[in-house]
Parts: sequence; structure tokens; C-alpha cells
Amino acid sequence: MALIRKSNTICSRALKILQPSSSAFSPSGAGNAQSQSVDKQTCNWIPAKRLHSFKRPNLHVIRNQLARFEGGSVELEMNNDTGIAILTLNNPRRMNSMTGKMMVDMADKVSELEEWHEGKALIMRGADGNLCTGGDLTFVRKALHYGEEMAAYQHDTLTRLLNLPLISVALVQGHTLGGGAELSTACDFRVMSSSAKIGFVQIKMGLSTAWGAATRLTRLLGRRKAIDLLCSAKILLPDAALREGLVDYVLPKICTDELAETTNWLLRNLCAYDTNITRVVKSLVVSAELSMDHYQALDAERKLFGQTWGGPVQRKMLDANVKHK
Ligand SMILES: CCCC(=O)SCCNC(=O)CCNC(=O)[C@H](O)C(C)(C)COP(=O)(O)OP(=O)(O)OC[C@H]1O[C@@H](n2cnc3c(N)ncnc32)[C@H](O)[C@@H]1OP(=O)(O)O
Repeated sequence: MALIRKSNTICSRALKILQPSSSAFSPSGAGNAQSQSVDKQTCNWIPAKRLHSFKRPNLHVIRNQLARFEGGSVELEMNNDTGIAILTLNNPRRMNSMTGKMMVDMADKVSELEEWHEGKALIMRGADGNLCTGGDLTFVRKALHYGEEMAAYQHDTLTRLLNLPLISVALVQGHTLGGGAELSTACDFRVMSSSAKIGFVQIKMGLSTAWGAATRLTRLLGRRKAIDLLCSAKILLPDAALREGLVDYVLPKICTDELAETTNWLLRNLCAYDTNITRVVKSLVVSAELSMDHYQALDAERKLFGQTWGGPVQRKMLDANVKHK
């Protein structure tokens, strides 16, 4: 009981320190001093100064609009025994491409995960063998006037997903294209099926990244590889995706249950230790990445470390005289 109380305190402190969505939508978080964008009407560059003046979007209003574009769903199963949750994009007739309603569903599921204190990890996958082929083109055609609002909503959801105190893995299966490839970058890791294909094909569709992948991909792979993947629209097979560093593990060819194999990979490699310490460590990495200030990140790290030091898990391990052979 004491362990649970102390652990919950640690995690709620971690979350307070991180304040998940604040960096994505504060006026000062809209871009850094170097960033520029293109005006849709004229294709002129918008200087960074003007980007900073964009208003914080009203996500509640956007939510109500998106919910009107029906089709598909996003399902969540949380397993308190394994500590692993499964988030499933479910629109298989259209290869799990996302409608407005699915965006709203996903935001709600991420909110549930934010409140799930027993969790250690999350696997995002698609129903029936494809992760996702981006925006549902039926929805896209009807929502051509609503791009910036949709992007704002997805940025909020995916930033919250990335910053969860859970280790997240995208199961890249079948076709993972456009916005689907973007979704995969909102997870900490990517495990790829040996028969899957992944590609940021937005530029071919006359678009830049819609759901925040330029920002995440640049952090993940660096400027050169991000430009290469986004501007070439190349579709990568598993070997190439692994070589580029876009995915972390390719499932064996003889694999009858890809979800079970991904779960085992997670359990073997990243989920072997205490749930609450794992959550704190994940939160610290988020904090270090979000923080522009090295000293602020160290400050958060010191405060959270202070909560684990002398705690029941450490005491138990000291008593057990563990040898790291
Ligand atoms: C808003 C974010 C920005 C973006 O995501 S931009 C990228 C949007 N995505 C796309 O353009 C993908 C378009 N689709 C394709 O290229 C092909 O369907 C794909 C994925 C290569 C699969 O090819 P095939 O294996 O030949 O299968 P298929 O074309 O017969 O597809 C099976 C059924 O799925 C449907 N589908 C796949 N992706 C979709 C999408 N994004 N929106 C709506 N429907 C989609 C496709 O239309 C087909 O349905 P149906 O059998 O014709 O009723």
C-alpha cells in the first residue's frame, strides 16, 4: 500500500513537471526562431515572427467539428496484469485510414491512458494487418477547408501520446503510409512486420506533414534523413527502414502472431523492471527532450530521483543483494 501511495505521488509529480500539451500550443511553442512556413494562398514564406502570433486553437470546438466525419473507431484494451495497453485503429475496409471521428476517439483513449496508473507500455496497431494509410480520403475530400484545425487537434493528441509515462511502440504492419507513418513517429519505438512498407508520401499528395511528423522525425533521425524521407516520398521495406534508424526491430518472417511477438519484444527488452520506476524514467526522458534548458531538465531529474531514492523498491533490491551478472 505504501509502495502504491509513494509511486502515485512520484508519477503525478512527474506529470506536473512535464505538463504534456503545453509546449505544443503555447504561442511561444509554435515554432523556434528559425522556423518558417508557407502561406497557402500565395505560397510566400511566412516569417517566424508571424508564426509565433498564431492563436492557441480551441480544441473543444475542433473536436465537435471532427466528430461529424463518421466512420471507423479507435479501441483501447488495458491489461493491468502485464501493464501493456493495446490501441487499435479500426477502419479496416479503408486500411485504417483516419476519419474525424477516429481522431476524436484517439484523443479520448489517450486521455484514458493519461489516467492509467498501472500501465508500463503501449502498443499501437491497426486492425487486419495494416497500421494506417493516413487520412481517410473520403474525410479528406470533405474537410479540405479544415486542415489547420485538424492538424492542431492531432498535434495535441499525438504530443500527449508521445509524452505518456508509458513506453510506446508502433506496430508497423502492411501499408503504413502518409499520416500512418506520422502516427508511428508519435511512439517511442517502431517494430516492423517483415512484409510491411512505410513511407511519408504526403508530398506526392501535394501536402506537407499533417500530424507533426516533420518535428518528430527531425528529432528522431536528424535533419538530413528527415528531409530525405519527407521530400523523396520513398517507401521503405523493413531492411531499409532498419538501416535508416526509422524502425528498431523487424519481426521474423515466420511469425504467426505479430502482436504477441511485439509484446514479447517489449517485455524482454524494456518492461522487465518495476512499473513505477519505469514510468518515472520514461517521464524523465520526456522532460529532458521537452526542456530547452539543460539545467531545468537536470532539476526535474534531481527532484524525481529524490522520490525513488530510499523508496520501497530500492530498499527491497538492496535487501536482495542483487548481482548484475
Ligand atoms: C491527412 C494526412 C495526410 C495523408 O495521410 S496523405 C496520404 C493519404 N493516403 C493515401 O493517399 C493512400 C491511398 N491509397 C493507396 O495508395 C492504396 O490504396 C494502397 C494503400 C497502396 C493499397 O493499395 P492496394 O493494396 O492495391 O489496395 P486498394 O487500393 O484496393 O485499397 C483497399 C481499399 O482501401 C481503401 N483505402 C486505402 N487507403 C485509403 C485511404 N487513405 N482513404 C480511403 N480509402 C483508402 C481503397 O480505396 C480500397 O477501397 P475500395 O476497395 O476501393 O473500396
